[in-house]
Amino acid sequence: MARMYYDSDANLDLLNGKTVAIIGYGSQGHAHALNLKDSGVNVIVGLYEGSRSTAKAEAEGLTVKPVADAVKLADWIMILLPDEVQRTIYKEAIAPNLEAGNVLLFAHGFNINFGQIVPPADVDVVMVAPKGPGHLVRRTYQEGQGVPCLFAVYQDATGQARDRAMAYAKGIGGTRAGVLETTFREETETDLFGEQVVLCGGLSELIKAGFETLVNAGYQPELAYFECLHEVKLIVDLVVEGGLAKMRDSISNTAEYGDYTRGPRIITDETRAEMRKVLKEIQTGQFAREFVLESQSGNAGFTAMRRREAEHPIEEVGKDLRAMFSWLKKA
Ligand SMILES: NC(=O)C1=CN([C@@H]2O[C@H](COP(=O)(O)OP(=O)(O)OC[C@H]3O[C@@H](n4cnc5c(N)ncnc54)[C@H](O)[C@@H]3O)[C@@H](O)[C@H]2O)C=CC1
Ligand SMILES: CC(=O)[C@](C)(O)C(=O)O
Ligand SMILES: [Mg+2]
Ligand SMILES: [Mg+2]
Repeated sequence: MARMYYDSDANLDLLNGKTVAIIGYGSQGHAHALNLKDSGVNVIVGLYEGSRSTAKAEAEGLTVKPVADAVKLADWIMILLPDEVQRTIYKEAIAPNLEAGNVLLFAHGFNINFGQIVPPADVDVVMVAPKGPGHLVRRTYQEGQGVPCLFAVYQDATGQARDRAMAYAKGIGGTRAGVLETTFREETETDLFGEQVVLCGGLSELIKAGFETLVNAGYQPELAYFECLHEVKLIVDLVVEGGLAKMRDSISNTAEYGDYTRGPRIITDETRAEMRKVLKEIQTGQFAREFVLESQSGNAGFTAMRRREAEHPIEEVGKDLRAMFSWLKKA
């Protein structure tokens, strides 16, 4: 059983007197910056001139600087930019301003693992990767909890890289929940696989396919939304709390029997073969190459896919229904 590390294993004092620059203020960036600030760490935010996030960060009492200036002022630099733009901004604004002994941090190993960023030998290079969306990294921290994280050391120039990674994980609340040591390669490949096959890609298609099947068969779209989307969280909460066993203990015998007998007809041997193919595309760099080239060519396909998905009927139905749910917690 792999060892988990907690608050008592990490030393936040390693951040005493240090300045941490959070580059990017999006899903993860805002959470890391605010959590570190609330943990007593001196934080500055690095954003590009004219960024819409500047006002948001300043409204939270954070100091915002142009990326290059933030890097110059900082001892620890956490890159929380979109993966597809990190390489360019690193070359233009981060690399020229790094100093020996700095700590360069990532929340996903993509750019190091696929050689898009090659750091100098005199800085520590580590990863602290929350296993959850940024908005929940912030919300759980404010509730006195945290999101489990992975941490990894790619380069230990100072002999303190591992301790520094754990100190950062403590600063964002990760060691409250527990952190697990890994490598940049293992985090990259498993994170890409998880988000493509289970958490985002697979789940989105499953929800849409179920919704479409019911609606096309003439059932009310609102009912299909409740059955195939809204209730997913209620079921998954039980799975997260106590595994598949707890969920199966809580649902009816009818549902449990249907689970065992019809589930394998939905996720078939062909599905498993496709999962292995997707993993191979990640391991060979084929996915990374496709994603980087898509970005470099202006995201035409990505933009079109975003637009078509936003136009899916389930989004319209859901928007109207959620507007009536005063009780629904919004991130
Ligand atoms: N979204 C999530 O919950 C998770 C994200 N990660 C990783 O965290 C990193 C950041 O991802 P997100 O927070 O999702 O990104 P995001 O897309 O939510 O935010 C990125 C932020 O960077 C800034 N930005 C965007 N384009 C820029 C540009 N061209 N130049 C300068 N600044 C720019 C903006 O402030 C933007 O809000 C990535 O490496 C991602 O893989 C890791 C775990 C979970
Ligand atoms: C939220 C998270 O962990 C993801 C799905 O890996 C991501 O947003 O990249
Ligand atoms: Mg992830
Ligand atoms: Mg990810």
